[in-house]
Amino acid sequence: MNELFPIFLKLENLHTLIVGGGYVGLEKITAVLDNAPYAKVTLVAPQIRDEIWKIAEENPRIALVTKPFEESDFEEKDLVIVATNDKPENQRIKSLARARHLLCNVADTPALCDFYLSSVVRKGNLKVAISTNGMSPTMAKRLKEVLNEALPDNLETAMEQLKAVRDMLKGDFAYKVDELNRITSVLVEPKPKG
Ligand SMILES: C[C@@]1(CC(=O)O)c2cc3[nH]c(cc4nc(cc5[nH]c(cc(n2)[C@H]1CCC(=O)O)[C@@](C)(CC(=O)O)[C@@H]5CCC(=O)O)C(CC(=O)O)=C4CCC(=O)O)c(CCC(=O)O)c3CC(=O)O
Ligand SMILES: NC(=O)C1=CN([C@@H]2O[C@H](COP(=O)(O)OP(=O)(O)OC[C@H]3O[C@@H](n4cnc5c(N)ncnc54)[C@H](O)[C@@H]3O)[C@@H](O)[C@H]2O)C=CC1
Repeated sequence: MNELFPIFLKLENLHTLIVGGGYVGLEKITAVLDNAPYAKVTLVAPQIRDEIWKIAEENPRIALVTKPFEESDFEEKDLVIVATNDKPENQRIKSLARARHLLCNVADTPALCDFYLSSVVRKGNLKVAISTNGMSPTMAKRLKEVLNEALPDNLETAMEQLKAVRDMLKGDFAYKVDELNRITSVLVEPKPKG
């Protein structure tokens, strides 16, 4: 069973530390910025890939620091993603993060992660996050492609209209819930046979 609790973070309000600037560091900073373009990120590593420098050049919220991780890098950070190629060091960084109650992802060791990154389906304001409980990131990636095809493109219009109704509805909470359920019931009604 997948016992992970999904949440959607406003990374522009938080400061994320990424440790490691190789392929995985690039993958993680890309995942962060694709979803949260205004995220504030500091990336620390002795070697940082050119693609990451390029990203940082175009984005003033991204700071790159060319040096090995030090505990002081945790200062004023809310979230940590560890992606060095040094497993014992990843483990040490995770222990230090735990001691500070910082939420930490260790890309190469699911057992050390407080959270996983997910595969993400996006349609305008709609976002669907997929996790396989760490079983198969490739399966998550494929399911994203399947859902992306399956979800209709006009969902955005439907959402905008529902928001307008939601903003317009007067009455108590129970009344609003009933009305919104009634209007959207067509989405879950069984399809007519034939
Ligand atoms: C546990 C987790 C922790 C975390 O990273 O947060 C984790 C761990 C590991 N990933 C590994 C490998 C790969 N990861 C990907 C891709 C993605 N990995 C992502 C998430 C997660 N990966 C978390 C669980 C998510 C869940 O619950 O399902 C995605 C969804 C999100 C993202 O990273 O942004 C993103 C797809 C985004 C998209 O495109 O939609 C690919 C495929 C590819 O790149 O094409 C491969 C190679 C093929 C394969 O192995 O499947 C390895 C082995 C490393 C090695 O062998 O050295 C480990 C470590 C281990 O499992 O031990
Ligand atoms: N979760 C995932 O999606 C995946 C995880 N991995 C694992 O992630 C790890 C990293 O892989 P790559 O990025 O390909 O390696 P890489 O060799 O491209 O990059 C390693 C990075 O770590 C940095 N680094 C090393 N020691 C450091 C320290 N003390 N402080 C800060 N930075 C330090 C290096 O300067 C470099 O930027 C590997 O162990 C790999 O097995 C690999 C593929 C996918």
